[in-house]
Amino acid sequence: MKIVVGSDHAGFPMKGELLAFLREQGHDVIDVGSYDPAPVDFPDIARKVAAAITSGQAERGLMVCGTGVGASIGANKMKGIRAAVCHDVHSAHQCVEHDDVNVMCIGAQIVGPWLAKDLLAAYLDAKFSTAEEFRRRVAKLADMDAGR
Ligand SMILES: O=C(CO)[C@H](O)[C@H](O)[C@H](O)COP(=O)(O)O
Repeated sequence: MKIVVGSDHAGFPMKGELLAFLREQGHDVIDVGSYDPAPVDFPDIARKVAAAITSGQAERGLMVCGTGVGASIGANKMKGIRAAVCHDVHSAHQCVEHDDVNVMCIGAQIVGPWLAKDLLAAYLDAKFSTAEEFRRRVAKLADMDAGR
């Protein structure tokens, strides 16, 4: 799968581990930074992650910041993005199956690298359900997105 990955300074070390994990799994990865531990503002990275998805360069996105919270707020400000912080494996797959999430956000100060890899595997393995209620709800989200 084509995956875009971004982090701020707080997520930078974990991003490196997750990039290696994704490549080991055979995914095609776009790294939009940050590229060093210097402080960087998560909204700037969220814009790049979102642009890769909305342009069709990537199918799914991953963002890592300190808590995952800023990353998810930033990504959700961008049209076409449904971002969620996931720190448990159930949410990591259900967010795709029910809500068609296209950017998962992880907090490097909240979870360790092993759980982060399990979250990522669950997220990437999941597919959006064909059930009518989930399609209807995501269509309503798209209407809300189009109307702002
Ligand atoms: O978690 C974050 C935003 O939700 C960020 O990654 C930062 O860790 C947080 O904002 C703290 O900022 P700082 O510049 O690292 O002190």
